[in-house]
Amino acid sequence: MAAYLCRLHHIGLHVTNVDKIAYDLVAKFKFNLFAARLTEQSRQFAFRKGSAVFIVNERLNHPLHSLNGGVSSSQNSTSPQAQGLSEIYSHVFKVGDRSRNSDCRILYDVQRNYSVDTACNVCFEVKDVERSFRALRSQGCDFLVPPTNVEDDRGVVSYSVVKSIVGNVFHTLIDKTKYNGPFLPGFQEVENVTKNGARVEELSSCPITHFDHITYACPRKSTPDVMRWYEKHFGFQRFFIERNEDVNEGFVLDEEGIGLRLTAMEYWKCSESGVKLPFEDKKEPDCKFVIAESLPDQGRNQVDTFLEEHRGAGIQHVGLYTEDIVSTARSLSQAGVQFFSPPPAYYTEVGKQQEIVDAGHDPRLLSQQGILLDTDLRQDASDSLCHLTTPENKRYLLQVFTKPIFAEDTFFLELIERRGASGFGEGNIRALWRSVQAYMESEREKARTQSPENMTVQSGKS
Ligand SMILES: O=C(O)C(=O)Cc1ccc(O)cc1
Repeated sequence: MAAYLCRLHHIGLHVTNVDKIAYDLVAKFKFNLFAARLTEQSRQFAFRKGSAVFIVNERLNHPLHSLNGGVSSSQNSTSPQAQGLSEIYSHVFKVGDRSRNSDCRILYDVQRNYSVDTACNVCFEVKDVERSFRALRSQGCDFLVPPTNVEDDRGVVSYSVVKSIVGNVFHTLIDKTKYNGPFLPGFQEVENVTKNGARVEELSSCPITHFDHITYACPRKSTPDVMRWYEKHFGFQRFFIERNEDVNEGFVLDEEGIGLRLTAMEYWKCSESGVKLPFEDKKEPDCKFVIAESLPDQGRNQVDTFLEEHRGAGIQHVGLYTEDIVSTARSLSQAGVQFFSPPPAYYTEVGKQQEIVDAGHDPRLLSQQGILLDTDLRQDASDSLCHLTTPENKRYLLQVFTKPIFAEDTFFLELIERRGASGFGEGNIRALWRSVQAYMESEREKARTQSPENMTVQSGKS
């Protein structure tokens, strides 16, 4: 292994219009905008919920802005969404005098123009950036940013950015051990207070605590190379989604229109060097990585759609862990988040209904939010009670998936609540797959009927 990863620090998004995604993260997903960095050429906003942090990067000279009449989105903040956001954070838009920020680089990330909005940076804390850089480079890794220091009066942070083997995914490796400021040098804190003086945090009650997993959509047959890359460079280890999963094949769902191969991996947080993490008793929540590939025989599917619309492999979705999925999904959907729902029959199937009731849930409440429930059939050897089938010692997994959050059919978020289950529910994946397939088909049908060709035909008929 070349780099010892201590923990996931943040996930970076690159977008052409930060207002829209900022509005969605704050007003709909209940994240707090807590830090911002504005320069004449870029805006970087940081959003937090529990320990889950997104940094959204926007470059103001992106070619798409010129397509919109040469007006950058930040100058054109009159959209209802931008107005809504500035209502909440009236003071953010005054943060720092942009012209004072002479360093116009995007910090802690790469400076790239993507043709579509994308989630493409997974930033890890490491203990020694220079050492990780040298070790990874000697193993042949490509670096987009060499070790770089950024400092302010609270200390210094070093980072570098390495290209991964997956599409446009980069990893910022960051060392904050010599920094005692609230976030990162160069960012200014944003006070979470509304115009009426209420704390923004108090406005939300959904207990999202951390990133549970990150799923990559990858081309067919690329999984072994991706696995090897993460094992060799970051010491990731295989995580078996299912007890009987084949080491080489991964977890395969190949049936009636579902063609999916999933392989999961996890990393060891500074474990080699015996570093103690600040979570002495409580194990720090870890974030798994899932590689999703589509299989050839079951027709076009959501992984293929991602690869096409994203123009290559990348982060397909991020799972947000919540301690109460029912209240979180309710609160988010009331705020306007759109979730995929399985067919209503899912909740009335005899076996499923009983499974939900056994898990202590009300099928009606789950169906209102489209929440899927699966019983984990994996049991540890240490699970002495595993032969008993009482509801108390079964493990459950609850999940609900949002519709894509960018304009393209690409990146989405997921809410996940684990009741002892550590894998990914096979039944949930099936149900999700079907609901996404149905959505994609209806979108395609909509696009087909709205195409100018069809309009002519329709108007000709009437
Ligand atoms: O269940 C999850 O969250 C997964 O990550 C598995 C998965 C991966 C890709 C899909 O298109 C659908 C499901």
